[in-house]
Amino acid sequence: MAKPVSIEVWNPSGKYRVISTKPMPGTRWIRLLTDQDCRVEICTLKKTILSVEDILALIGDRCDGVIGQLTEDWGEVLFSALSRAGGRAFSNMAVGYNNVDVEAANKYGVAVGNTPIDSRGLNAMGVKYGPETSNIELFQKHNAFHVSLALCGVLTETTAELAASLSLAAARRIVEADEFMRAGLYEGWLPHLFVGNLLKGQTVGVIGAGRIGSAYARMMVEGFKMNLIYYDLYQSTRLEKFVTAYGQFLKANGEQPVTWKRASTMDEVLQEADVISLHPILDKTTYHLINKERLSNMKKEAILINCSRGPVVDEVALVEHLKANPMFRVGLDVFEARSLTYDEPHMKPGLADMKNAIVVPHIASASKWTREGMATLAALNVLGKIKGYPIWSNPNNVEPFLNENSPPPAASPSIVNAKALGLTASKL
Ligand SMILES: NC(=O)c1ccc[n+]([C@@H]2O[C@H](COP(=O)([O-])OP(=O)(O)OC[C@H]3O[C@@H](n4cnc5c(N)ncnc54)[C@H](O)[C@@H]3O)[C@@H](O)[C@H]2O)c1
Ligand SMILES: O=C(O)[C@H](O)CO
Repeated sequence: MAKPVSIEVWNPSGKYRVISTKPMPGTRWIRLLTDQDCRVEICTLKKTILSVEDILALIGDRCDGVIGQLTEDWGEVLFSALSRAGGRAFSNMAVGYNNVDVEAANKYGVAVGNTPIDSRGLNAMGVKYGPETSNIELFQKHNAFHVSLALCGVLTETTAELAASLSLAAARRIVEADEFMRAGLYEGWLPHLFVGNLLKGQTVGVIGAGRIGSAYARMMVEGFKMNLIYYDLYQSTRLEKFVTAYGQFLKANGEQPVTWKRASTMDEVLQEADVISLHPILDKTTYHLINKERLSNMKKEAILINCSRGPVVDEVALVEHLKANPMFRVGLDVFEARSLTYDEPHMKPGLADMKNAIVVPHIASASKWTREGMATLAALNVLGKIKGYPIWSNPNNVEPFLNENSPPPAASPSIVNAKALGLTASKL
């Protein structure tokens, strides 16, 4: 057993010892584990970011699985310790897993789970949707509002909504105006007071049009009638069809249609877009994707949003750019780290003083439903490996795991190294 660090124990006589390095939202995840003979130990240490040593103490001599957080450095040291303690299951409570050395996990035979949550809503609305169904068909069968809802997921939509909130807040200078009001500086309406940018008819640029980038693009296109330009290594046919169909819908209603363009270079997006939102994964190829030179390619009054990972932007260069271009605005949910792992809460010097920057503490996925769903998926990833269940065949459709009224499928929802470990896919 682990050294007596500060822990809360559920089902003390459970056969499998599962650790959660943090208390997580909701109780369903605990119930799902204890119902399956797990003893759940939750670390309650009053320390925001646990060190490798803290986690080693938690793992102790015997541990079957760990649910960890994106703030932790899961590498060689922790995976070897988990393996020595008999554990073969780990899950991040996050969709991003740049804090995890997957090679090291492979070496010790540890499954690594993450929490991609998508495709909720279609089935609930009775809309039949599959890869063979185009968005145009969906538009024809259902109105735009339904389709837009249907295509968004739990973590995906929550994160995209925060990116959209930051875009609006930056465009309309909401944080500055709020501070002005609270400081008692408002003396009466003035023609020039906090004049910002109108989004309608402008161009939104998305870099990384995966799950979240596409959901954000749809919100901005549909919500504010913006034209879209995107850059991704892969074509996002579904997104393109959505914008085409929405454009047709607007035209049929006598409105200016929206347009889309897939850029062949990232610089094309930077030069053309009025609002640019970053949604790639963080890896060596996306580190400092936005640097001094690229910032200088953007419009002087552009808005840059980052809800992906801090190091995608060179934050030092960003501060310089914000100082030199007062009409350029940013909305940041994430901040740069010293490495590819994790180093928030630090901000680079000068950023906090910039009026043209909106900064929030990594809250993009912070809706109750999403966070409880993430906890459930992380717990089920670990449980599935412990019980020898197969891997869910479609990690982008994990809705059956989230339905509180029925038992979850006997599978791990999303194991990122399933192939490397030779784990079999579920036939469910
Ligand atoms: N701020 C938050 O709280 C929060 C919440 C959820 C996810 N995230 C971050 O968002 C990231 C994206 O999540 P997702 O679910 O949309 O992932 P995803 O895998 O669906 O999408 C990522 C996209 O980025 C593209 N991409 C990769 N390298 C690129 C490059 N060099 N240039 C352009 N595009 C590139 C990929 O092709 C893919 O389409 C996660 O990895 C995570 O780091 C942050
Ligand atoms: O990767 C993730 O899931 C986020 O950064 C936290 O929700």
